[in-house]
Parts: sequence; structure tokens; C-alpha cells
Amino acid sequence: MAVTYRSAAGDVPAVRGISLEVAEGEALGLAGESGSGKSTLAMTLLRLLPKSARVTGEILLDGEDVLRMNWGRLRAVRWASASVVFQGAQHALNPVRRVGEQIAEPLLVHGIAAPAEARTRVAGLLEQVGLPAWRARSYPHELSGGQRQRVMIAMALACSPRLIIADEPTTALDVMIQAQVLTLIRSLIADRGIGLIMISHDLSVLAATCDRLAVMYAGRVVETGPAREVFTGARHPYGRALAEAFPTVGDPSSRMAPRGLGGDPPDPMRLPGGCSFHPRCPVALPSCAWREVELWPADGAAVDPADHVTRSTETRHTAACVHVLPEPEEESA
Ligand SMILES: Nc1ncnc2c1ncn2[C@@H]1O[C@H](COP(=O)(O)OP(=O)(O)OP(=O)(O)O)[C@@H](O)[C@H]1O
Repeated sequence: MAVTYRSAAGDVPAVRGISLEVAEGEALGLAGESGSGKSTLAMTLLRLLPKSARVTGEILLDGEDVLRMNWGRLRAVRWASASVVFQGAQHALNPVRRVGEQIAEPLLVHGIAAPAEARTRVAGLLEQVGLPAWRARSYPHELSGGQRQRVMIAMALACSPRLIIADEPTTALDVMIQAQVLTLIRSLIADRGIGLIMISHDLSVLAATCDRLAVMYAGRVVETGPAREVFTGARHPYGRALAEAFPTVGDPSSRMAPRGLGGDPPDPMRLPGGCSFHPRCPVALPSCAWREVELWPADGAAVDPADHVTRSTETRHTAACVHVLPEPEEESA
């Protein structure tokens, strides 16, 4: 799947050739610096991108291609089959409506429950996210940031979707509340068999919450695999830098920019040739300036080339770096 924004200055290739899969009850973490394309990828999944975005490829939700759904079908799928908790979503609540009414809305709009039943369901949802049922009568300004974020999670869960996409769901919260909300999301999706795609620039948050990680750089996935393995033994130099930048969950002293990496992430309109990371890479070889390596098993094991990008990336630790290829280049760095 790929996404290109059309702009007056030219085309912006924000997501370039990504293939990912999420199973029931599984949490996939998407990490990367600002501008790496994480939010674009998340918004694409439910076609929430601006009109200037052109999406190619396919996005299968229970075997049905989201990109080919008509608007009626797409409306039916949003909330009911898949829902998104946005970055700073707590500010998306309508300030003049009680939170209970707002949680009930997708249930009523999708005809899943009549008003009386919706009220009962809202009470149950609030309790599941750790809020007392009477909070349904509260207005958003009567709740703390963490409580509002819990309301957004209740809303995302309301229609029992198959997939939840959470884009930086805890970034605005303080460290203690952040940990509570992450634990809550994790246990709710595991109990209900919901797939989760969680987006963050903080690899430690994702490693603590997710089963698998995918690290994005300049619109591509450059490393993927079991969460602990990628976090503690990243094989792509960018994955390593990201893990070092966020050594522990919610550490306020963590740095936004990975330590030891000079420069900024590349402008997608002016991507360097070869591996997009090579100008910042501490272990780049001369060939990295012209050669872009596909995801490859990080243990260097030989695989069927037809298999290595799509299916095996889902379970194996893979990295798109010349240093994980089975036969290292005979070059000096
Ligand atoms: N509407 C748009 N038109 C043109 N370019 C865009 C648009 N939205 C995003 N981009 C560009 O696409 C690239 C990817 O942006 P995106 O927001 O997906 O990254 P991100 O990793 O989610 O960053 P952040 O963490 O800051 O949200 C960036 O270079 C951004 O400037």
C-alpha cells in the first residue's frame, strides 16, 4: 500500500510500499519519528485522509477492500468494524454534550441499540474503562485529561469493532496515567479479540504494550518483528537509535530525536537515493547511497524470495538493511 499527497509544490510520497497484517487480539506497534508516515498510514486504513491523498494497493478488513467500498459501506464499517482513537482525541469531544450521549451516538447511528439499551451499554462501557457509570452525565470539562481519553476509548469500543487504531493515545497524559491507559487498552483488546494498531514515536511505550513492532522511516517499514526482540535487539541502525532514545516506558528525560543521529528525517519530496537513512547512518556502506534493501530476516537465514516481504515479516524479525543480508558486502564503511 502506498500514499502520495498532491500539493502545489509537487507529489509527497508519505507512505511507500507497506505490507502489514494484524490478527484478532493482536497489538501491532507502529514507531517512527515525526513525518515518517505513521499517521498517514493510520488514517488511510479508514479512508480518513484529505482529498489530496492518492492511495494505491489494497487494505483488507476481514477480506473486504476498504479502498473499493462505496460511501454507504464505508460509513457502516467506521466505528462498527474499525475505529480510531486520535492523537489528542480527548479534545475532539463535543464540549456542550454529555459524554454518555457521545458514547451512545455510534450505537444509535448504526442501529446497534435503541436509546434505552444504549444507555445501559454506555454504563457498562464506562465501567470497563474504569469510570463510574454516573460519569455518563458529565460534560467533558468536568473530566481530567486521562478520564476524557478513557471516554474516547469507550467510544472506540462501543460498537465492538474488529480493529482499533490508536494514534499516540497517551502522549498528552502524565506518566502514571499513561501507563494505566496503556494497560487498559491492552487488556480490553486481548479480552475481546480486537486487533490493535498503536502508533507512537516512543518505542518503549510500544514495546510494553504490543506483540509486534514495525519501525517506519521516510514512509517505509525498515524493521519489524516481535516487540521485545525489536526493542532490545534492533538490527536496523535506525531501530537501534530509536530504542536508545526511549530506554524506559514514559521516561520524561527521553529524547524526541534519537541520540547519536545527526540531521533531520528527510523531506519526502527530496528523498536521498538508495537507502533513505544512509545520510544519517553511522554504519552506512558506500553502496547504501544507491542500493535500497527490502525487509530481510534479521538472523540472515535464507528465505524464499517470494515469501520474504509479506508473510514472513509478520512473525519473523526482519530489517531492511544491508548489514542483515546473508552475505555481507565486501566493502569498507
Ligand atoms: N495533507 C498533506 N499534504 C501534503 N503532505 C502531507 C499531508 N499530511 C502529511 N503530509 C506529509 O506526509 C509525511 C508523513 O506525515 P505523517 O503525519 O503521516 O507522519 P507521522 O509519522 O505521523 O508524523 P507525526 O508523528 O508528526 O504525526 C510528512 O512529510 C508530512 O509533511
